Amino acid sequence: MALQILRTGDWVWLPSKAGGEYAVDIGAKVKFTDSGQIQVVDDDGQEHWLDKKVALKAMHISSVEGMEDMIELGELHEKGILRNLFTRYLENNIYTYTGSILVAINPYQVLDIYNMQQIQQYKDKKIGDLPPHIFAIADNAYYSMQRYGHDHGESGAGKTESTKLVLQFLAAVSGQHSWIEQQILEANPILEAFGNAKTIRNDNSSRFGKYIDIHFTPSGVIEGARIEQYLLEKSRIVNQAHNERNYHIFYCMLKGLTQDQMNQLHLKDATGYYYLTQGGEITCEGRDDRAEFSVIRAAMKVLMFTDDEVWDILRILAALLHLGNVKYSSTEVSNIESAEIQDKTEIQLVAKILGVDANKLYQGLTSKTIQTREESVTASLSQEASLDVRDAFVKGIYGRMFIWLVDKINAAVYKPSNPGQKVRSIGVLDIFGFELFDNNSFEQLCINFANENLQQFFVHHIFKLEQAEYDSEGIQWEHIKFVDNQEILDLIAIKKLNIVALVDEEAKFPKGSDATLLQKLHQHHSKNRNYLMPKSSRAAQFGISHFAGNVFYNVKGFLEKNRDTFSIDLMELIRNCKFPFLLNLFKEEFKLSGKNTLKRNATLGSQFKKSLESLMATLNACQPFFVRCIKPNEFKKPQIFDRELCTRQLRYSGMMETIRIRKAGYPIRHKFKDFVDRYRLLADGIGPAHTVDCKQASQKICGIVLKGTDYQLGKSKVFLKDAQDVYLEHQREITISKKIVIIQKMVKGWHQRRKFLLMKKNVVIIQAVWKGYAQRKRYLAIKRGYMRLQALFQSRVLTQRFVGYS
Ligand SMILES: Nc1ncnc2c1ncn2[C@@H]1O[C@H](COP(=O)(O)OP(=O)(O)OP(=O)(O)O)[C@@H](O)[C@H]1O
Repeated sequence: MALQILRTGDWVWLPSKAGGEYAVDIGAKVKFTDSGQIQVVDDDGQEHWLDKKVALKAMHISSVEGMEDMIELGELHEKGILRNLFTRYLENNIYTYTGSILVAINPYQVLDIYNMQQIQQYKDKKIGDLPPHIFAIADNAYYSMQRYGHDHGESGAGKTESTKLVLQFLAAVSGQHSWIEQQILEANPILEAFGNAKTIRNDNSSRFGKYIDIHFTPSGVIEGARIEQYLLEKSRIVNQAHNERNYHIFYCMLKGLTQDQMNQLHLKDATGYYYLTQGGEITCEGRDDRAEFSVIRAAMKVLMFTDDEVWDILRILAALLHLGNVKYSSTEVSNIESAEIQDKTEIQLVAKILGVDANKLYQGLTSKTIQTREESVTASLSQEASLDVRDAFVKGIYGRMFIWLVDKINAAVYKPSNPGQKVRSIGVLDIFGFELFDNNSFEQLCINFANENLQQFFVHHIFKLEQAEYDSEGIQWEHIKFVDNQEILDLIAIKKLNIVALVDEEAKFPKGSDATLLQKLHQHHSKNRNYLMPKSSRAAQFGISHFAGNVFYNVKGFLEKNRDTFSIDLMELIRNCKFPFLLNLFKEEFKLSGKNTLKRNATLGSQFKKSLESLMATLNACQPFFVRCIKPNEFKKPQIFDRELCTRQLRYSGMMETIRIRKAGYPIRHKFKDFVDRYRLLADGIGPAHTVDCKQASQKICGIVLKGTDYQLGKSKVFLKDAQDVYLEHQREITISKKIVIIQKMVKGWHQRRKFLLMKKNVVIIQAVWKGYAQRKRYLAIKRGYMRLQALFQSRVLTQRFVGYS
């Protein structure tokens, strides 16, 4: 964009003063230009005085007005996108398209845009017919089926809410109000109770990923669904950060059970449990745990949970809470640091509730059997190690129960189709976004690995869309290059000795340790440009240069987390328990294991990798639609737009990828008519667009102005590179300036001539009057002279005559 002379009312881009990684230019309006300085007011309402000589970039008209689809922005860059989202957000337009992506900004207020009337309005409409909306995406998916939506974003951005809205829309438009629809909708309260928790960033944060596949009959009626879950955050069950809570279900249960049930399970108020109070919060503002418990119970009924099953779940939850209250003390046995539990009340309770032997439970929680080839040795554990064993036990049970719950829900809602029958389905993926914390561990590696996969899928998809546009326009695109993140995926999980494989290998090795793992990682990958060595050689870290930024992972606990198992002694305890429900949770493991020895199960890393592969295969067979959820502020408040927070999310979202891919090809496209209207003045003899053949005219303009450069003409559009667009705009401005000079010249000439002619006319009048006046004056003088002469003459004549007579 060429620099302009600024006038009051113009819009410009003001370079950010904040500095830093996420600082982006802000929009501003020129207020005064009268003095040597100009005053501008930026989008945040801040006034700035600037020297008139400061070169400010003028804002494109599309950025001033805002666009529903940001791909149409004249300036497709970060600041343009950010401003567009900002101005729309202030008007409560929380949805905006960027090509095929729907950007949704969490409004943090209830907007009246999801009612039945809106559903009806969006039903059967094309995208773009109505303002951007999550219902437009859901409708599009419904009418073209075999598509899926993908909610993506960071915690609290609104992924889960978006997922629920899509489900709500689909249930409404398939229009049957059937039992199965209700069952699918009721799966949510259960999953949320066991898999959501209050975090600092979100009062109802999903701590697991999910993919819901909804199946339809050929006539479009919902006939079933299948839910897949990914990577529940298990550490939360035993540990909560400040101001956070454990999973909702614990608090709901303690509020909602009858006194009699509480007595049977020996339960008390939530304040009495270590596992529920570490965050210092047992209530969550705006949530009624007692009422929620009724909702959960009702949902369980709808999903065919028997009363016995519900009771068994409660038993397990109670046992876990009691386990958390087991108090260890440190002691020494044969000069070895050991742990003992003095008050055995909790042990007795847990043993009773879980139907296990109390002594064996005690043993299992304080000692460990190590099996060597020849014999098995029991060693006592230190207090710290005992706590780890207990917590691993609790996490193991809860994690398996969560999987059981999802299986149970699927048993109710999943109706396998007849072989050979094509399944029509819409899948909705609600999955964790890219994570970068102060301390990143194995979970973050898995999550970021998932995001790398999704990013690649996204990039390929966008690229495919671009190719489709080029193909339909008959444009040559072979030479367009783009780089995806394959190298990073290779490093994490594909190439030989990749990170996941090394973590697995070390986890399976009985003497494996986090330290040797780190050594091996450094040894094999230090030369890989996507592998980052820690800044300090003593740090137990390694880094990965992810598509969204560099992340350093702390290897401490990697192996334990990857093994995802607990001690053989406690596993044996469960194998011998008299609680069928608990036994059933572990049936897969026991099925795999031999008579008495436990066969090693797949590690968490390899399980996750496998489920991710299957997810990617499913996604690749679908026509995707992306919903990018953005969190506007950390305060969970409406109408606050934190520019840096949003910029960071935009960068991580892959949305910039759309722009990057566009830029790799021909980012600027003009319809022939628009092109002619805008640039016809660059070539002589081209009339207005409606009077000429626009394709030919476009060709002529390009031939003259862009001769020898890389542009292409498609079937309906001109395809240009950025530089050509800048050049065309520049030429247009120069030509306009020249024409303006000509017009100015003509106008000035005409004006001066008119002035001259008028003056001339007036001068003639003045001259005529003056001349008349002068002549008249002269005439009168002459006349008077002659009169005097006459008189004189006559007097002479008369005198002579008188003298002659006399
Ligand atoms: N469209 C919306 N309208 C009104 N409020 C919303 C909307 N979307 C999200 N919210 C609010 O934001 C909160 C957080 O949203 P949500 O739980 O969907 O985030 P999330 O991205 O799934 O986060 P997490 O990854 O932590 O699960 C919701 O509890 C709700 O209060």
